[in-house]
Amino acid sequence: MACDGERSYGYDDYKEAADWLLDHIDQKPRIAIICGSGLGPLANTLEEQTVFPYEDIPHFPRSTVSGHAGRLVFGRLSGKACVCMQGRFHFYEGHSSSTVTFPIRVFFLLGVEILIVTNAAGGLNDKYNVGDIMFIKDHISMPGLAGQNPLRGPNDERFGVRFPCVSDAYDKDLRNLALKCAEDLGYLDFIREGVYCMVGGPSYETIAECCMLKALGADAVGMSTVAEVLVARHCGLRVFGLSLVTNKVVVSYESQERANHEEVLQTSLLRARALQELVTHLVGRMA
Ligand SMILES: O=P(O)(O)O[C@H]1O[C@H](CO)[C@@H](O)[C@H]1O
Ligand SMILES: Nc1nc2[nH]cnc2c(=O)[nH]1
Repeated sequence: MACDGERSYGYDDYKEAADWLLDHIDQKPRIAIICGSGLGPLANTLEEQTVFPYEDIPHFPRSTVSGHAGRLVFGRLSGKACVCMQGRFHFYEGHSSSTVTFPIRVFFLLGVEILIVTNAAGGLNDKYNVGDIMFIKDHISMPGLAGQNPLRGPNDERFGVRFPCVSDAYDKDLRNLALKCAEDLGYLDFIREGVYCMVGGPSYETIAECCMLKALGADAVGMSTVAEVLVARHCGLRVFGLSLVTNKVVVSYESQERANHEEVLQTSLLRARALQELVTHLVGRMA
């Protein structure tokens, strides 16, 4: 697919996609879930599924990354109407920030109120282990700090205000609820709470960059999520985010370890079940 780095969308594009979906589904979802790298199996647990390949939905972008199937799955999780993105979009694929976040505004127009974002990430925090699940309490956006904010450009008040506050981007009540679910499931040994740092990718970090991100206060690093969260908060969605620590970043010049996407997908498989249980319980306990 050609690089669409300059592509932007107007209100009518989001509306057209949302109206097309509303014509094809029985029930409006209140909760949207984005499945990170290798975390797509989460969507398979939905009951009474209706599935749309991205290419069938008007204006919807295409997935190009392995571990991102490229399907929108509607169905029920713990009895609640949900929509799952089995595959997300990244800047490093050549997409504009409008394309990366296109589905979020479509979800908003569908009536979604809560967004659950998941991702695969490299562990920066020394105390983290591969397989840990980090509840995201905050983020650092390296592209955002350099001007690549998805809300850059004319503001459409139908979605939100010009200057949104994001000091509460990750909903504390949802995080506390998720913590209770993790406790009930006996998962507390591998649950963490920390700061996710977004980088542009697609190359993984150099050793010097990892040391810098650690010093800045980041606990995990990845190449997604932040743009989706900013656009979701802009239009008033509540957000719960989690990172699966699929690998530990390399911080020593003596290390023989090398970050690679195969390891990321492998670790996702190992924790797929726990992650599914956690999200299913969380959705079930949402008011
Ligand atoms: O953030 P998700 O989509 O889970 O994927 C993460 O894993 C990939 C790198 O292995 C990158 O896409 C990174 O962002
Ligand atoms: N940038 C980045 N993204 C990841 N996704 C999964 N692991 C990593 C990592 O180590 N670095």
